Amino acid sequence: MIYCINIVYGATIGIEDLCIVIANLPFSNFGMNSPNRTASDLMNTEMNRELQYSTVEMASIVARNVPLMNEEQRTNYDRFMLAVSDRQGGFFFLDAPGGTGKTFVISLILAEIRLNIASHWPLNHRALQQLYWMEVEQLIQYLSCH
Ligand SMILES: Nc1ncnc2c1ncn2[C@@H]1O[C@H](COP(=O)(O)OP(=O)(O)OP(=O)(O)O)[C@@H](O)[C@H]1O
Repeated sequence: MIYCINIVYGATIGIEDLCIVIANLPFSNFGMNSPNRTASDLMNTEMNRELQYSTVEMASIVARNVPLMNEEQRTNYDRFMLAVSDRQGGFFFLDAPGGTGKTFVISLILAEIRLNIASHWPLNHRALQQLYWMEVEQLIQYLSCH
């Protein structure tokens, strides 16, 4: 019987993890009972999800594409990276005509930040916030362009 309960518990956690990946929210936000686990366990799931990228790939994206940036892209990229490295924070809105390289620059910034985070493992909370911040920025850009 204990064996069965463990299977159900494990399956529920697995399904809730999928739910978090898809909707970024636990079961409780959809009127279902969340499996009994602590907030820090949930946070670990989030962290693991954010770490599902290859640092080798990130390094090669940065090495290959940073030298390709034009002057304007480079200026914005440097300004953004300075705000991150100096921990100034702030809001950045990248607004330019279609096809001028907004996604190109944002993807590079994200790759660079992910690389920095990987080099500072174990992951600290601040680094994770920066990563979420980037995801929000990408979302804003996506919403403003589609
Ligand atoms: N400096 C660059 N060097 C080489 N390729 C670039 C550069 N900037 C942009 N590109 C390429 O130009 C194309 C268009 O760029 P991108 O998709 O980033 O533009 P965008 O502004 O996000 O476009 P949209 O607003 O339509 O989504 C992409 O193939 C991208 O890889």
